[in-house]
This record gives sequence, C-alpha cells and structure tokens, in this order.
Amino acid sequence: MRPFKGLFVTGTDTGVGKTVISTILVRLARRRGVNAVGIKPVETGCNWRDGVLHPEDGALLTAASDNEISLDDVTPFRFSLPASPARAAAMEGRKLMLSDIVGHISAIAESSELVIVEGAGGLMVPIQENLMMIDLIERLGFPVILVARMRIGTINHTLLSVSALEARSLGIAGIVLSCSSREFGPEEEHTAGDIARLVKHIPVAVTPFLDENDLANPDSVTDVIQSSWPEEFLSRLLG
Ligand SMILES: Nc1ncnc2c1ncn2[C@@H]1O[C@H](COP(=O)(O)OP(=O)(O)OP(=O)(O)O)[C@@H](O)[C@H]1O
Ligand SMILES: C[C@H](N)[C@@H](CCCCCC(=O)O)NC(=O)O
Ligand SMILES: [Mg+2]
Repeated sequence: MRPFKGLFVTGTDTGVGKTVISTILVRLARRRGVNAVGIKPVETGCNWRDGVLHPEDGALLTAASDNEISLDDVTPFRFSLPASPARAAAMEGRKLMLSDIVGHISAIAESSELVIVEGAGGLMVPIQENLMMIDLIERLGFPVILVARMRIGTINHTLLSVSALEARSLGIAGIVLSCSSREFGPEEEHTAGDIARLVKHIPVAVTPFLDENDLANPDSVTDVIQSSWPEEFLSRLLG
C-alpha cells in the first residue's frame, strides 16, 4: 500500500524530461491497476488555440490519464509567456496564488487514487513573489521524483537539487536520468552509479533515448521503461 496520495515530478531545470517521465509514470501506474491521473497545474509558454490557451504538457498528461480528467482540471493555471509562473503572471497582469494551486491539487488528490504532479521548471522557480516550486512541494508533502538530463554537468545539478530538498527534509522517492540525446559520452555509463553512490539511499533509474517513433507510441515507450527500470524502483513509486 502506498503511504502517499501524490508524487511530485520536478527537475534540475526546464526541458530535462519531466513531461516524458510524468506521462510514463501515469501509464505505468494505470497498467498496474492504480487509477492514477497526471496534472500540470501551472503551465507557462502555452499557445493560443481557438481563443483559449492550450497547455501542451497538460494535454499529454490528460491523454496519459485516458482522458479521465478534464484538461481544465489538469492545467487550470495557464500563461502565454514562456517564463517562470511568477514572471509570466506579472507580465500578463494576472495574479497567481500558491494557495490556489495547493487547493486545486489537494482537491484532485482527494478524488483520485494517485495524482502525479508535474512542476514547471526546477525547484527554485518563482511562483508568487518569494514563493518557489519547492514551497509548493513542501506544502503538498508529496514525495519527489527528480528528473535530470543525462549529460555532462548533471552530477552537479542533481546533487544541488537533492541538497535543496534535503535541507527542508522533503522526501525524494527517486531520481531519473533521461537520455534526450542519441550521443552517449564514455563517462555516461558511470553517471547513474556515481550519483547513486553520492546520494546513498535514493534510487536512481535511467530512461534510455527514445526516438521519434517511440515517443509517438506511448504504449511502446511504457514497455521500454517497464523493462529498463528495476521492479523495486517501480514498486517504491507506484505500489
Ligand atoms: N529519454 C528521452 N529520449 C528522447 N527524447 C527525450 C527523452 N527525455 C526527454 N526528451 C525530449 O526532451 C525534450 C524535453 O523534454 P520534456 O518536455 O519532457 O521536458 P520538461 O522537463 O517537461 O520541460 P518543461 O520544463 O518545459 O516542462 C522533449 O523534446 C522530449 O521529447
Ligand atoms: C517555459 C518553460 N517550459 C517552463 C518555465 C521555466 C521557467 C524557468 C525559470 C528559470 O529557472 O529561469 N514552463 C513550464 O514548464 O510550464
Ligand atoms: Mg514539461
């Protein structure tokens, strides 16, 4: 039995693979019989479509959740400017309150078996004045999945994010290194092991490079991940 109602997917940066990993987690959970839904409550950089801001990440999470949740509930807070939520809101003359985001996520968590929440950018991204993504995580109390790029520089970025979470005693359920490039340096086969040794008790998994065909076929991606992540890692996250 999972002791938590939600998982929070954060990253060492924007564009590291949080959406790829969040959608995979939702699909894996659902395959295991857990009625999980994926949400991205705040999305910036949305494009206008038919007079409405369209959240790309939110749409991918809605599809991963088999449309059991509406796009309005997946991503209620949408902004056009591709910036931090606080900056996008300020430049669009709108107000974004952390407490409203917490309220929305808590309501979704109440009505679902498991909610997988994707953040925007990394831990220290401003949401409201001096309140950051890490403050949202702290208020929710959900364990964190930290997604990082498999690329030179990632050991530093990953350990800095782990330090920030540990400084507030926030639980880290796992670290995922996502290989978004086909090129693989000779040191990279050691990166996951090096990070695992340095973070000691936190499990580390690697998501292999997924080509365009893989990414276009969510079922085959889910198969790839199911066979490449250790079962122990999956059961710790999804029960
Ligand atoms: N394992 C992988 N194989 C191939 N491409 C990947 C992989 N992981 C991520 N990518 C690609 O990297 C890009 C960024 O990934 P993604 O959109 O998941 O990042 P993100 O952290 O969610 O970004 P944001 O901060 O904007 O939400 C996408 O084009 C995605 O398809
Ligand atoms: C536009 C990006 N894709 C992302 C916001 C990233 C903000 C990064 C701010 C920073 O760290 O400098 N938005 C989002 O995930 O909804
Ligand atoms: Mg994303």
